[in-house]
Amino acid sequence: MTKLIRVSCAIILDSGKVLCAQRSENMDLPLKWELPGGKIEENESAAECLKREIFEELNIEIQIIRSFESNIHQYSPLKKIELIPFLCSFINSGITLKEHKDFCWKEIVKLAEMDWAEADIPIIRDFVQWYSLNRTQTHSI
Ligand SMILES: Nc1nc2c([nH]c(=O)n2[C@H]2C[C@H](O)[C@@H](COP(=O)(O)OP(=O)(O)OP(=O)(O)O)O2)c(=O)[nH]1
Repeated sequence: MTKLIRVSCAIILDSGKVLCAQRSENMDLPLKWELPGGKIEENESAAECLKREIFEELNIEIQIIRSFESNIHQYSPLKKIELIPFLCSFINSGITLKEHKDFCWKEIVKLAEMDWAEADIPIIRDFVQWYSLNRTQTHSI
């Protein structure tokens, strides 16, 4: 049976824009855009994993605001992931890319234009919808 790989990912919101990261050529899903994060290790919570991965990949510290519904996506017969999103803020500091090819800050209304990894598509769609209903609560982020 295919093992479910659990992956935490961050919707890092700053001034109405979301941090998008591009996978490098030598990664799985080359050049696709993703929400930064990574695989949850044993004895680690999804939130702990996210803080660790974001520091390892981008050299920044994040604050988790809330989680959203996860998405299960089967990429191939042997690869099935559960992507668990968290809305986050960060203390403005320099991002240093350790693994990704590129990053950008994308306005929420333009997020759907990116060439996302397939598992991210429903997560982005749900977040954009949630944001349009809750933007007054998030204006301070
Ligand atoms: N971090 C992250 N991974 C994602 C997203 N969407 C998506 O399909 N994935 C996939 C890509 C990877 O197969 C897996 C996360 O693995 P990872 O980022 O920790 O490590 P990796 O690229 O070295 O993975 P792998 O080559 O060992 O499969 O989840 C996303 O938004 N963020």
